[in-house]
Amino acid sequence: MIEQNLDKKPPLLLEIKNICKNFVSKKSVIKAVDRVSFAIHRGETYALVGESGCGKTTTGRLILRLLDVDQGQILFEGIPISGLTKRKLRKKRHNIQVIFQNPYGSLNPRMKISALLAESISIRAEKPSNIQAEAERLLQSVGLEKEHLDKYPHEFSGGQRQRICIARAIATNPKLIICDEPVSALDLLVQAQILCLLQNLQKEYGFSYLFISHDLSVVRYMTDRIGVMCNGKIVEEGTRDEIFENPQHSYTRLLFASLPTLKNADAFTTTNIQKDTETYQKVLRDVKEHSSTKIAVSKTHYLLSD
Ligand SMILES: Nc1ncnc2c1ncn2[C@@H]1O[C@H](COP(=O)(O)OP(=O)(O)OP(=O)(O)O)[C@@H](O)[C@H]1O
Repeated sequence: MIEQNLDKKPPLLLEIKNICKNFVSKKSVIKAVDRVSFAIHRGETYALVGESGCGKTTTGRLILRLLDVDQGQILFEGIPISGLTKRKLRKKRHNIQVIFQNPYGSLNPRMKISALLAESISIRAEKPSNIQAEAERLLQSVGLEKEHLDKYPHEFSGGQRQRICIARAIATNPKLIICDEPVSALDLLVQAQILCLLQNLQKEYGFSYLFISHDLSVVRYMTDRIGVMCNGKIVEEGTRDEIFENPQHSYTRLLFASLPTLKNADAFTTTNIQKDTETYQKVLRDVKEHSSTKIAVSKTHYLLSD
């Protein structure tokens, strides 16, 4: 997290400009990401929140270039990554890393932790002289022991596996880490430990996070600024305090209304919107029908389109 000194914002790291992604099947076209724009500064944590299916993960996959945008631009340090060739992209790969929800599925079960970490360390622009020593250092920085290097992923608990995924993500010296529901699969106590770890690592290394979550308690604890997504669009954007203290869009209010323990930032609960309410259906219709629904909560926030 960065200090909220609005006059002295660090430089921009990532700029998303009006990106779109449709999934086309024989029967329908899903507008998964619909003219989405936002920006992330160095050292900042930006959260995309919204219920399941609103387009958060697809946005993350577009930034990682696991998918190509249909329209719009993604700039990383001012360079459009949406147009990079595969070869040029490989050279930049170390800059953006990802931590997924399922820590077991993300680790190759046949590789020892030493090999998993060595593989990521070797992606770095400047490789350390002693990869084994660096792998030990990384493991210790996520709260594991160097003896763990000789084990396989199945020999760890879910929380430990997520720590390994975090070590692997920071192993490349990234500037941005996309955290896609990184604690949803863990129990509450372990969630809190992992979130604390993510915050401490950010303080130490200075990278930015794009934090994707449907869990508002987690988001409140973690982020500087928030974009609220609904039906593929960002309908509201602002600082954490602005969004939590004074939500403007009816969808954001509905999202909050569905979370009774919101006042307690330490209670990491999951949200669930009552989809059958009339209000909910009306809000969704409004978002679908109006192309420019993004609301500027903050006077100083960075609107790149509309
Ligand atoms: N590969 C795909 N093919 C077809 N449709 C897809 C594909 N990936 C995502 N979608 C659809 O795009 C929409 C957005 O999905 P996305 O996974 O980005 O949402 P999300 O907000 O991350 O949801 P969740 O929190 O459940 O992962 C959904 O309607 C989803 O069904």
